[in-house]
Amino acid sequence: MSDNILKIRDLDVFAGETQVLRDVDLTIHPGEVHILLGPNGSGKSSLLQAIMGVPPFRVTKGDIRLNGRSICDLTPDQRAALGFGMAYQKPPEIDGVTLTALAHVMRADATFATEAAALDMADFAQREVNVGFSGGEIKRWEVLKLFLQNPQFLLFDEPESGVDLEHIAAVGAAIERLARSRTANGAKRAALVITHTGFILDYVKADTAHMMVDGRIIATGDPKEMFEQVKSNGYHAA
Ligand SMILES: Nc1ncnc2c1ncn2[C@@H]1O[C@H](COP(=O)(O)OP(=O)(O)OP(=O)(O)O)[C@@H](O)[C@H]1O
Repeated sequence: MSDNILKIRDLDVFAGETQVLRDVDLTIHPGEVHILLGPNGSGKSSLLQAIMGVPPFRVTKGDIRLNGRSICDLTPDQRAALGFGMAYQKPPEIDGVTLTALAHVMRADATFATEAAALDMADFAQREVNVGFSGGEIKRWEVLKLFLQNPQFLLFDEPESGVDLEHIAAVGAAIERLARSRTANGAKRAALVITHTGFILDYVKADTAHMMVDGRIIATGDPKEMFEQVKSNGYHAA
């Protein structure tokens, strides 16, 4: 039995002919929330999509393990079935499928009612998934969707960007609540959250932050200290 949920070892990833990640090592234990920060184009979203197995990202070296099991040979839906869930930056629209219909097929009607209220999305119940949603509404729905999906390992790609100040509190509180809760099987969850601003840290008690530059993790440390360091020194290892 593995004592970590996610273990990434010596990972190289390519998007087409472009190398986007180099020698990435990352270990996350049950109950932990980790933050990923770094400049534009440094590889943060690529890492999350490589974990989910989304094309065109290809692992060419190293390994990604969930609860000790290598997942590099699995499709995104197989990874989702195993326990990964991601709140995407740019999810697709699903014409003809309402939020309540989706919640119903996911057997999560009661969770939908509670969490839609918490994320101020009750009025969206009969809207089609992501159709005509504003940037901030997409972010709130992506977090709500994870409550319905109930994954053990949570990936959030800039969950607060484009969200107004009032709703950042709701999104942050929802992420904290979900990450600290247990799965339907009673297992502890864990999360990896990309943030540029660190606003989310006012609501999410993150354990560790990682700084990514040019596709490598160059520093790991306390989240709030790392943001202060970036503000004064830029994206450099201390
Ligand atoms: N499909 C792709 N084909 C080629 N290059 C890609 C592809 N997707 C991403 N890249 C490149 O990989 C690098 C990392 O991109 P990524 O989106 O992971 O950065 P990021 O750190 O999430 O940036 P941001 O903070 O701007 O969201 C960038 O140089 C980007 O242009």
